[in-house]
Amino acid sequence: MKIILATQNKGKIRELQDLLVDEDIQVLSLKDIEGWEDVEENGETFADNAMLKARAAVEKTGLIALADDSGLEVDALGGRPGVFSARFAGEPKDDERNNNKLLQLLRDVPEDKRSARFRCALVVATPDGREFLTEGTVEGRILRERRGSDGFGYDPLFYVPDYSRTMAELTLAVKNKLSHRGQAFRKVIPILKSLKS
Ligand SMILES: O=c1[nH]c(=O)c2ncn([C@@H]3O[C@H](COP(=O)(O)OP(=O)(O)OP(=O)(O)O)[C@@H](O)[C@H]3O)c2[nH]1
Ligand SMILES: [Mg+2]
Repeated sequence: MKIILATQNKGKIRELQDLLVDEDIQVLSLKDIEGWEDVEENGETFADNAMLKARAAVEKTGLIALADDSGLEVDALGGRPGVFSARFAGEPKDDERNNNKLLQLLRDVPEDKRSARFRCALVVATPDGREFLTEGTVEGRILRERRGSDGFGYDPLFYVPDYSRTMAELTLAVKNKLSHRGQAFRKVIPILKSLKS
């Protein structure tokens, strides 16, 4: 079986490839596809955007596609940046500037009001028109300075109380165990298995 990961984000590709490593599935990503043009992510929810990306990848490749749309919801910001997480500080998307903007906006927000969560929607779409959605979330809080160098995006600022570490201080394996993406992904496995048979 061969699937296409409908993402260009290297951090996501690394995590999803690691999660798929024990499955008997050949994995391509959009980085392997010539002439891929990013779809406009104009959906209102993570699920909508994941669906748009999955469908576009199926149409382009004719393969079963797995798309991820994900982001950070900060309670003190009324759930922002949400679906705008990648481009929080404008175009072109840039993790460093996004983190600076987040720190700036939360400058006067006290510790007990810095709660946040990562949310992930995964969509599996098939060439014969079937679509499956799974979701995952992980709770944490936003620190005042970066810690750690693994991961991507907001990971250095996202502290996970259960592990007393930021996401960027966790190994790939541990991040995948607890993360929003890891949780959503584990629900995808039985779906992929059912498509094989
Ligand atoms: O610290 C983080 N750890 C994570 O585990 C994580 N997952 C998502 N995010 C943030 O949310 C955006 C997704 O936006 P997004 O789903 O549109 O992806 P993207 O534009 O980067 O790539 P693509 O999949 O669309 O090609 C990303 O850029 C990040 O800012 C994360 N940040
Ligand atoms: Mg995107």
